[in-house]
Amino acid sequence: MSRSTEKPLLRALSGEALPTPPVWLMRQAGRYLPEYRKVRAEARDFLDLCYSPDLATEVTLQPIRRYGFDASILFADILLIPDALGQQVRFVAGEGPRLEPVRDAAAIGKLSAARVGEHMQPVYETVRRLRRELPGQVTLIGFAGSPWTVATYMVEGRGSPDQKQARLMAWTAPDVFGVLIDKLVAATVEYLSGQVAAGAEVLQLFDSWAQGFSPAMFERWVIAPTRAIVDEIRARHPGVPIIGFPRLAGAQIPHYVAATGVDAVSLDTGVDPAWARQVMPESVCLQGNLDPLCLVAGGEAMAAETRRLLDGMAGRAHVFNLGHGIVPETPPEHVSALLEIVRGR
Ligand SMILES: Cc1c2[nH]c(c1CCC(=O)O)Cc1[nH]c(c(CCC(=O)O)c1C)Cc1[nH]c(c(CCC(=O)O)c1C)Cc1[nH]c(c(C)c1CCC(=O)O)C2
Repeated sequence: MSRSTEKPLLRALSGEALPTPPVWLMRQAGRYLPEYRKVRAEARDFLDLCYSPDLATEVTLQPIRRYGFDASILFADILLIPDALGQQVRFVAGEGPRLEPVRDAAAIGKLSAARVGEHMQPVYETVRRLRRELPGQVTLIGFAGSPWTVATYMVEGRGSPDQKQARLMAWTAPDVFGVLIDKLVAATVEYLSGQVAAGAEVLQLFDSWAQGFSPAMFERWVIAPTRAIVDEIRARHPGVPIIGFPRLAGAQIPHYVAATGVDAVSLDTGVDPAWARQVMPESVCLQGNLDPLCLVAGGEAMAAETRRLLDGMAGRAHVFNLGHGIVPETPPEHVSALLEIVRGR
């Protein structure tokens, strides 16, 4: 296929600067959409929604129908992996995820990556259906959480502002914590590989809590596991682009990119595009990074900030996105307005 007929997202990820950047938004399927809330109310709980090919396909397609994004991200969650490993995972309405915490060698020893492929069959079925149903120019993105971020939820038992239990375990029992990380690397490779085999064209690794590490700890718990996943996926599926999202990693982002070998990096809102351009090679596509709350605000504030971001990224490979996921209070019409600004110049 000649380059110009390739899908816009794939062109940008291969390092091409497009006059209009491809655009999708993290959490583009979700509670801000009335049609999502309707399907969500039909499902017994959030995990059921993720494991139902009918419902998960439907909610993945909703934002594509409504807005015509350039990419579609599989509807699932980073916490399906702990579930597949045998940890108890629940989503409590209005409170978020609750897991039976794993805090010692015995609990971690019971987790097994052996059943991941079998466990994820319904998710792979969703991926196959999406590839059949998505419009031709829309790229399908598969994803997983990075081992560190998933481990923080597994050790804490829930989301936490400082990931204290996981950080403490990494200091006090690094060998035990290392066993958990190794199991997560194996499970994540298997899971992502299954998504690609089913039709995912691009992969994104979410490392939502990649902040606050000393260089040595960053190397061991963020870089090394991420590189192991990237290397193995490249060996199994050459040519599938990988986007890394080391959220809040700040000055460590360029090293993350160079050392893990990701094709693109998703930037959180605090990263200055001018700095990112200076410190990362042109060949690395930059994704991001509008403030999700600016999208809630809308109007002139959003228009001005969006133009500033587009100007800041002009002339280099860029995928327009937010700096983190869409929040539930986002007015759906602000997303249409955003797309008009991004595409209308
Ligand atoms: C940390 C994390 C999780 N999940 C995810 C991350 C990494 C990105 C980030 O930092 O936000 C990733 C994720 N979660 C979801 C997707 C689907 C695809 C998409 O982006 O549209 C993706 C890519 C659906 C979801 N995952 C969740 C929802 C809302 C649940 C509901 O509908 O009741 C959705 C649409 C639930 C979830 N899942 C998670 C939490 C902490 C919560 C509760 C908080 C919240 O509700 O926003 C774990």
